[in-house]
Amino acid sequence: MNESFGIRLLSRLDKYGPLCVGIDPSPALLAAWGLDDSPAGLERFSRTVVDAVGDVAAVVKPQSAFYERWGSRGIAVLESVIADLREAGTLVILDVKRGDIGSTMAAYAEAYLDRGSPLAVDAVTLSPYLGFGSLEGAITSAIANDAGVFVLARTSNPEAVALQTAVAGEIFAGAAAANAGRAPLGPVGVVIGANLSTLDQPLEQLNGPILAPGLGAQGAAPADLARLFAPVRQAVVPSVSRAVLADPERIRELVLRYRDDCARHLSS
Ligand SMILES: O=C(O)c1cc(=O)[nH]c(=O)n1[C@@H]1O[C@H](COP(=O)(O)O)[C@@H](O)[C@H]1O
Repeated sequence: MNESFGIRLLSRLDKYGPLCVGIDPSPALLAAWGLDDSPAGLERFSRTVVDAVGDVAAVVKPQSAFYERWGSRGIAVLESVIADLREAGTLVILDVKRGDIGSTMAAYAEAYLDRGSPLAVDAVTLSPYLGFGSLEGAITSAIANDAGVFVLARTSNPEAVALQTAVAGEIFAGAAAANAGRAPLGPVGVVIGANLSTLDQPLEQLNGPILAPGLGAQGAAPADLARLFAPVRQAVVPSVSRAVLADPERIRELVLRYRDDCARHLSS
């Protein structure tokens, strides 16, 4: 039997430290690197990040939108980036933020979670705004494939506050129910911005991982991790993109610095 996503994630975090590095090849970053805004530029950018962090980051998170901009040629680059990351041995979270009615959700699950798919990854980000229950097929598929999902719960962007505080209780309860009894950690994670000023949801019952974007460009610092997530610190996956991607020569150095700072704040 293969190891569950929870086991694989905890073992990577233990071995490499708590950091997820985003690959976000935006037009602005391509230009800053002197690369063309083209599939070839995307590929060069992505390969550079994989080479710089593949052996020091527990998790890597390509942002699908920047590949989708280029249609089938961009998706082909994304496929090859996923293959490179798998070869490097990192866990891959694909940031696609999908969410739909059950029958359509099943097709998304097949695309991203089914082991045989060319876009198969260790976990995807999902949007729960068609109801937490609409994600059931993806959660079942994640379990069957020893993969995981990260459900948007309290995102890092300021526009989200009113809507998400109204429904966060349902999302946290749904994730906790799906993870109940699964040791050492269930497959249903939540996304919570590391830059939130407060978090009024109890995390102790979650029994799942927390993806925490917002470091650097969106204002969060590693110290915020301890402030928000102290009771479940071993399950936190802080995520950073732009703050480590500005200069291709400095990616590894900055990733190591963020990783070690996050580890320090999450261990004390
Ligand atoms: O799901 C995500 O990763 C995500 C959730 C969230 O609440 N906020 C957020 O910024 N993200 C993603 O995380 C990345 C953040 O990038 P930086 O702000 O450059 O570190 C982007 O790819 C966002 O789409």
